Amino acid sequence: MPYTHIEQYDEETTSALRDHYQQLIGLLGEDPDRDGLLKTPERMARSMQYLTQGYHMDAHAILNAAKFTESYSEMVIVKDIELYSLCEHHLLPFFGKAHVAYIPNGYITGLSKLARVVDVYARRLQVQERMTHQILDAIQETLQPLGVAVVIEAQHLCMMMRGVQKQNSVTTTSAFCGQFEDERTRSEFIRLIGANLTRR
Ligand SMILES: Nc1nc2c(ncn2[C@@H]2O[C@H](COP(=O)(O)OP(=O)(O)OP(=O)(O)O)[C@@H](O)[C@H]2O)c(=O)[nH]1
Ligand SMILES: [Zn+2]
Repeated sequence: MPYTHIEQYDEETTSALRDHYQQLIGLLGEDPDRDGLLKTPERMARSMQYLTQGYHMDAHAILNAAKFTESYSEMVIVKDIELYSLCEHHLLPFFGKAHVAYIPNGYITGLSKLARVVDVYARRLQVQERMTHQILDAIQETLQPLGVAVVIEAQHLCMMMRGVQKQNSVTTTSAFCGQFEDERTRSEFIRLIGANLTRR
C-alpha cells in the first residue's frame, strides 16, 4: 500500500466523479458547458481524491518505515503541524494545527512521520474528535511508547461561512494515554505547546 502522497488518480473513479460533479454544477443552477466550467468537474474529481487520499494510506506502515531502536526516554514533541481536513457533515474544510508528543520506550520514529500520520487521518471525511484519537492510537500501537499526547486546534468553515457564522471560534480536542494521564507530565506538555494555545 502506498503511503506517500498521491501520484496517480484512479481513472475509473475520476470519470465517475467527473460525471457527478457535472450534474451537481447543473443542479446548482449553473451551465456546466460554459467555457469557465468546462474542465471544472475534472478538476473537482482530482481535487476531492487528493483531499481524501488518506483512505489509501497506512499510518502504521508510515511509522514502521522509520522505527529506530533508541534509549532516549524524554518527551518528544512535534508542534504546529498544520492540517487541512473535511468535516463529514458538510464536506467543508476545517483547518488548524496538531501538536503530537510521545515518550519513547525503546523506539523512536522519524519526526516527519508524525506529521505524515496527521495527514493520513486529516485527508478523509472527519470529525475533529475521531481524528485526534486515530492519531494517538496509530502512534501507541506502532511504537508502544510510555505515553502519547495529541492536541488539535482547528477552525471549521461550516461554522464560519454558513450555519452559526462564528468567525473566531477555535475548537480544541485532545487525547492522552500512558504517562500523559499523569497530571505533571500532561502539564509539562501543555506548557511546552502553551505559547500556541494562547497565541491567536
Ligand atoms: N463534534 C463535531 N461536530 C462537528 C465537527 N465538524 C462539524 N461539526 C458539527 O456537526 C453538526 C451537524 O449538525 P446538524 O444539526 O446535523 O447540521 P446543520 O443543520 O447543518 O447544523 P448547523 O451547522 O448548526 O447549521 C454541526 O453542529 C457542526 O458544527 C467536528 O469535527 N466535530
Ligand atoms: Zn461541518
